[in-house]
Amino acid sequence: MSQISSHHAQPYPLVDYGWDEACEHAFSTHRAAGLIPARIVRAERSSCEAVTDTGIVRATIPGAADHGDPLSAPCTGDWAALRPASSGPMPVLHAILERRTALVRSSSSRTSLGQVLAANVDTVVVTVSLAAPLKHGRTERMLALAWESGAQPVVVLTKADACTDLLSAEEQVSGVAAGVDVLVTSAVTGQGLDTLTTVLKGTIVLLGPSGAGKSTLGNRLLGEDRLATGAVREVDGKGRHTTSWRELLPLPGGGVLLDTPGLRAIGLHDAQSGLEQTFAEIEDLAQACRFTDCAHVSEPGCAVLAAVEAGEISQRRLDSYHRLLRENAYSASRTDSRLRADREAAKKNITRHLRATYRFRERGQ
Ligand SMILES: Nc1nc2c(ncn2[C@@H]2O[C@H](COP(=O)(O)OP(=O)(O)OP(=O)(O)O)[C@@H](O)[C@H]2O)c(=O)[nH]1
Ligand SMILES: [Zn+2]
Repeated sequence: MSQISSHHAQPYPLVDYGWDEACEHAFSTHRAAGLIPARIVRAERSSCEAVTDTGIVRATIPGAADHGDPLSAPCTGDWAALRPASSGPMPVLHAILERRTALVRSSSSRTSLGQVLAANVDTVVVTVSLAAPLKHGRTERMLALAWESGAQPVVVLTKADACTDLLSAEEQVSGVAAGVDVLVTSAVTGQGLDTLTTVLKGTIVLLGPSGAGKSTLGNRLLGEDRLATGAVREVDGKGRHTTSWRELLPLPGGGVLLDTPGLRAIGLHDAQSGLEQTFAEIEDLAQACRFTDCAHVSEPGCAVLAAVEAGEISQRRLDSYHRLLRENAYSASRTDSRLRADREAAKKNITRHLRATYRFRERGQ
């Protein structure tokens, strides 16, 4: 999913980017101190791009080198308090408001610290193509990520026009997505798009494998072709145009589409509770296992294995559960233990409704 053009209309009222009463309330002390509200569009190490009521600005991130923990670094979607540029050339990032939700991925780096890819996402759209064989394990992984973030997942089945057995596909996917709306859509016929628009709330992200139809769907939601789809990229041959990437795109009917490059290859990171929610029926059954630490592999008196035996849970589902737990444990074990300990409190806040406000040390204060 990438973007080809960025013809944004001036000015940029922050409400189009999701500013609401709750933000205003959280910002009141900053407002009184003369700070400017902004939403971070993208963040690098020592500066970030942010949208304010008067336009997009670049702001410096003071003390950026001091951040031991990448989870506390500013990221796309964060609400920020900027100190206006008085003496220096650029405004300064003073604080990040408490995050409501955060999509965290395990980074591919050596130390494998988690990285926040998107903050304050309200709805995670898990896209599943109906034009390809269904891969439930992938859907389950994305659902675990979504639940873990604190956002509400929605499954969107794309390319309904290319599917011969819609009912069966819908039933199968609903079977692995308990507690989640499953919508059938087609960008070709327009099926399901109105319903989708009414379901989407606040800041949304589109997750899904390459080719699932995320860009095409995003363009339909935006009402214009701003995201480069597979077809365009083939012609252009050079991949995405990173220079014109806009991570935050207001939707005409309200809401904001958050689209960052990193969401593409997102892996599980400390998503234990997200996995528990995704596989809620297995977690429920586990209560009845003879051993409290039952791994549901070969233990006697295992209620989960009994349910598989009885055909109540598919072997595929249990295998997927085990695989994703392993993936999650692997990512967690690669996280440096000292940093893990250091951030216990902060992590709880970030992934579970988030009480942390990060302040940045400004030079000369
Ligand atoms: N038949 C049909 N094809 C679709 C539909 N939506 C998207 N496509 C096609 O599927 C292909 C992939 O769509 P994209 O929107 O580029 O997929 P993507 O998920 O953004 O892919 P990445 O950018 O690689 O992550 C394109 O050739 C689209 O034209 C649909 O509703 N029906
Ligand atoms: Zn068991």
